Amino acid sequence: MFLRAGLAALSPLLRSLRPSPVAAMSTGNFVVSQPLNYRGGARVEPADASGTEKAFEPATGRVIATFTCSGEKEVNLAVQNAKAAFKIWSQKSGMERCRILLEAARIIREREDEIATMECINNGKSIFEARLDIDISWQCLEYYAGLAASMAGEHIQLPGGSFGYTRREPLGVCVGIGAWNYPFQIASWKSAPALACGNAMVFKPSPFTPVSALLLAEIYTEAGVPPGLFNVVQGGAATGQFLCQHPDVAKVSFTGSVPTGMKIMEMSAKGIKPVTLELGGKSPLIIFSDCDMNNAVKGALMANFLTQGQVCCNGTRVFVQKEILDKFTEEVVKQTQRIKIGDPLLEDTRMGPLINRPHLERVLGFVKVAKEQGAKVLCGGDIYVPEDPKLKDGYYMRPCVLTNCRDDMTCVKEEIFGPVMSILSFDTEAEVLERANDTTFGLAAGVFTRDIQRAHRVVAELQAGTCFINNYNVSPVELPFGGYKKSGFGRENGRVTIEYYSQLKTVCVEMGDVESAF
Ligand SMILES: NC(=O)C1=CN([C@@H]2O[C@H](COP(=O)(O)OP(=O)(O)OC[C@H]3O[C@@H](n4cnc5c(N)ncnc54)[C@H](O)[C@@H]3O)[C@@H](O)[C@H]2O)C=CC1
Ligand SMILES: C[N+](C)(C)CCCC(=O)O
Repeated sequence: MFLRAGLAALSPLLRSLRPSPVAAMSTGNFVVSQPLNYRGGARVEPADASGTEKAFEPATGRVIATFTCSGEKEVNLAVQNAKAAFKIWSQKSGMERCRILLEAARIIREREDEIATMECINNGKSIFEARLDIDISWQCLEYYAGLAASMAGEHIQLPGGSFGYTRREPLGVCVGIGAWNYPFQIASWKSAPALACGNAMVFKPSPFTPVSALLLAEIYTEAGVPPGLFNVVQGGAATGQFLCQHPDVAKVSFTGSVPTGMKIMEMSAKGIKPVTLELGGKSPLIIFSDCDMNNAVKGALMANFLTQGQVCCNGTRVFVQKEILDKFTEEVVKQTQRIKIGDPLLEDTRMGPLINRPHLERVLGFVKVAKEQGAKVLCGGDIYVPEDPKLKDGYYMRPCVLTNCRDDMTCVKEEIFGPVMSILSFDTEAEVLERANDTTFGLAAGVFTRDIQRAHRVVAELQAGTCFINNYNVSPVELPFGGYKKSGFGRENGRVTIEYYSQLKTVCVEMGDVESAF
């Protein structure tokens, strides 16, 4: 007892003597040496392969990891481990799960700098933003820890003293498949509600960003989940397909593009598996002339330039009422030009590199087509080469504001997934609503106005799953997030997500005799 108390007192000191993992990580020197799969509570090399992939540091263009994509055998092993852990975890009470998830949230907070640094190195977003992402991640775990403890069914009285009740039960082994823009946050948004409901998970990150999900896996283990409850397999489409087609997988939650979402839905249909699809978008942001101009300009930047514009819910079609078009545009351009681009690990950087070279070229290609179709580039839209020589092979571009846009232009119709804002002008509320809704996507939308009746009237008409009034791209974990139309279905965050990771069992109890029809 004494010894334990003595060691506990010493542990902060021991920790301070250990070299900080963050100090060893800086732009240009980080490499991954440990295995990137996680199974049965430990990092492992996959049992078989379906090819190899390289992960890059977008800031420098350096390879930071070469890894094996998991084959069918490895996917089977991960699912088997998850099944074994599910048996233990699903028997625990909500309070027991709550305590472990709270402990995991605490460890994420404690290791926030290290996780954010790794996210920044592998994804390219600024350290300032990466820390916000990690904050949202531990908040998500805390939120679902709370809900785990209060999950319950209903009791229903029936005639003659008979009664029924419902039990909210987990689904089993859930699969999470993630995109590369919010690697740690996506893994948290999927695993926290899944685990809170009593499920196990096999998670596959995007092959572009394989690194940070491993930290989450280690943290869950340290917090006390049974080994195998949260596993990570690496790979691309082939590995993803093994997961979706696995007969012991009960549900798939996917974040990514519309074409992949369609394939996931087809595969899940064959197994009658429920799916959550968080897909792309081309969201409208409507700025009325009675807005608070300062906030509207800040909102437009938030709606377009977080994570180098690689955000599914970005408000990339900025509709501005004619009376304030010039003033608004001038201010947006001024503030966009002030965005500090460069080494994402520097404290004052606000925009890092895009995810990889082909994606950078794709985004620049959209700007080129926009010009050909008659749009005017007011700023940016070209390659940026930072002064620091170690960044010369990174994937940087200057954030771009386009004007003279029309609704039929490619830059206004298609998801660019880069720092490109298209400004459009409008006259009336009815007109802008029709134009805002004229898209196959429906992920998000925003409106800036001081008129509260108008604000609520407009959002009621907008065909989007997540609407913002007088702000954009904030994400409190208490609020459900997800799309309408081709942006997907199902929700992440908020109380409702419990329904997407659990099933309802009805129990009918007879207190009298059986009245047989025979
Ligand atoms: N609604 C949302 O919450 C979000 C949506 N996105 C959307 O994702 C897209 C960008 O992300 P990407 O990673 O490029 O998307 P993607 O669809 O290419 O890949 C997403 C994930 O699916 C996996 N995958 C690819 N083919 C598969 C298949 N046949 N079976 C199973 N898994 C497969 C990939 O390896 C990756 O892990 C954009 O369209 C963006 O709008 C991105 C982030 C958030
Ligand atoms: C956190 N937020 C709202 C900026 C983006 C979340 C959706 C995504 O993963 O793109």
